[in-house]
Amino acid sequence: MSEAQPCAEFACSASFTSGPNPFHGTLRLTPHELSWSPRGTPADSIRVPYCSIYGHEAPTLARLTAETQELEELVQNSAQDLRVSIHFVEFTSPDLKSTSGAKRATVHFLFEQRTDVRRFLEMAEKCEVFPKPRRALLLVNPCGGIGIAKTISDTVVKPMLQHSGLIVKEQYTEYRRHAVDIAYKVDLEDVDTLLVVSGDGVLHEVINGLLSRPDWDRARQLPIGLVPAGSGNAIATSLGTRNTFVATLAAIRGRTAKLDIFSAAQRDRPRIFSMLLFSWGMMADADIESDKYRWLGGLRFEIAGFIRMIRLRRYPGKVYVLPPKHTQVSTITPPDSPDHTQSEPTIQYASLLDRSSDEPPKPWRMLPDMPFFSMLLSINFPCVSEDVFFSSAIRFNDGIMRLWYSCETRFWRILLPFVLDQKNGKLVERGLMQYTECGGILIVPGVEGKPDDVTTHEIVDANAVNSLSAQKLGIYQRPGVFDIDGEAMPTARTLIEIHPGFMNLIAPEWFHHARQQSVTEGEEGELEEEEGEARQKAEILQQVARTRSGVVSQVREAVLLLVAMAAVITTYALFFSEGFQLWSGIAQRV
Ligand SMILES: Nc1ncnc2c1ncn2[C@@H]1O[C@H](COP(=O)(O)OP(=O)(O)OP(=O)(O)O)[C@@H](O)[C@H]1O
Repeated sequence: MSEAQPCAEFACSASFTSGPNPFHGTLRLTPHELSWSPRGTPADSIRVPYCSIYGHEAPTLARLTAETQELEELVQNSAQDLRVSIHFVEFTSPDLKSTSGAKRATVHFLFEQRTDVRRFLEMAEKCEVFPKPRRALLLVNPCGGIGIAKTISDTVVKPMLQHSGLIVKEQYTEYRRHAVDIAYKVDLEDVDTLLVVSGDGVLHEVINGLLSRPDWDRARQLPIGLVPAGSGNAIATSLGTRNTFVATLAAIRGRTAKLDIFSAAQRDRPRIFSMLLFSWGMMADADIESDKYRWLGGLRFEIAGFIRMIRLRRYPGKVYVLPPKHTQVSTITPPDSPDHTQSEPTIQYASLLDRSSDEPPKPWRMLPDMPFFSMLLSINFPCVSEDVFFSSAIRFNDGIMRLWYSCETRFWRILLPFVLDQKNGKLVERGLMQYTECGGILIVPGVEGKPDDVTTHEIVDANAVNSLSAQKLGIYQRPGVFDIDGEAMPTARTLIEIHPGFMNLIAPEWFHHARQQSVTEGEEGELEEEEGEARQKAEILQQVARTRSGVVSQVREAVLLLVAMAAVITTYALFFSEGFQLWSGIAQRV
């Protein structure tokens, strides 16, 4: 039985099929869930946490409050007016991040009185049981991952959105970077959620489209969500929405979390906005090179990663970092400020991109002098892909950039941690990589003062790098590329700055970090309260899932018992009755 005190109780029957149900019982609305138990039984047999509900069907309040005698008689206690159907996602595993531990379900309640239905709907509205109606733009990339986004959209996302009452417009991406154009042009008056059915790449494009608009300050507030249908799916895996039912549920419930955004700027090139990762070296090359194995789905990263590991390169350059929290939060322009008309989000240290300002001033500092890097990675989510869980310490909304780097080039030293620890979040604990937290990164690729000096801060010329003298120095083979959210970026002097909590990412209502760091001190209390509520919802869902998995295992045990009994009876029949005579006759003859 749920421990929470009921807000309201109703007499009604319940069933998982829409046909008649003879069992009468009591439906209770408690602060976090609705529960139903058969009459005279203290234990709840149906429990549906509100955060798992994505839609319902019920008579309209207008119909229920009909006052004319005629209509009163017409609809009086007709089954249609007494029925409320609730659509929800049923968690069958207490591991809420499990990809297979959730499915769709519908429960039908048949009330005894029309007045009860009306009271129930009014209470449900007060307790925010059902998601609020919104208008969503659904952006589907038919070419993401192994090409199943359209199927996912048609069979899971759209039916669930339709049940939820969300008004949906659907659009397919038709070419590379089409999502940038769509997000750039989307009418913000028309849409209040932008939901992407794709991999992380299309979400990256959406963010770039929204932030390059003249009204970016408004556009950045549009809630953006992701139903995973790509090959990496790092964000969905990190949020625990790898299951498409769960991802769609989260989008329908519409809870958002602040998302840190990163500006990656190079001289004379348009700025790129990123939400997931920036990398250089082995991991960047593997990610970009894996594009040709796209048909392999998530396996493409492992194949390309292995090839790159056994053919390790060295990447020379200098890296400077700004201590965390040094970027001014005021990069978010208040709507009434005169700067509000600026064409894109400001960055503070743009002057560092200038060729003359080679050494950035304090408080910037250079990473320990390394002759070269073998890998460098800054990531904003705990997972790099579905199969690589990097570190549970990573938060996507704490205003901190986390940077891991290494100059290790021994193949086995890199391979071992990736084989042993890529799924357990301990990859960084093996001492393979050094770590620092920062608020900005300046990367100057190339070798200073060497015969083939490529520190011109322009794109590193592959031919120059491959020159004989550079090879004699044993410094590197090729310059590689920068990888920004899975997209290639030329290796040139690059400045990356953080915009803390800049956008609103849809996250499940029960999603919480183990330890929350606030964006600003003022927001601390509010965030703590939010996280506490999310934690409570997660506990309820896990509790209910445990009960369900308990019921499933009881059924399984009962079936096993029946099979065992059948086996015993058959054996008995064979050996101790006619069967026994038959067997012994055969035995005698032999
Ligand atoms: N109709 C299309 N034809 C060709 N490419 C497209 C089309 N629509 C989108 N794209 C491109 O597909 C690329 C990959 O998209 P997406 O991120 O959805 O999948 P993914 O790369 O497999 O997944 P992940 O980013 O999670 O690894 C993006 O660069 C996008 O621009």
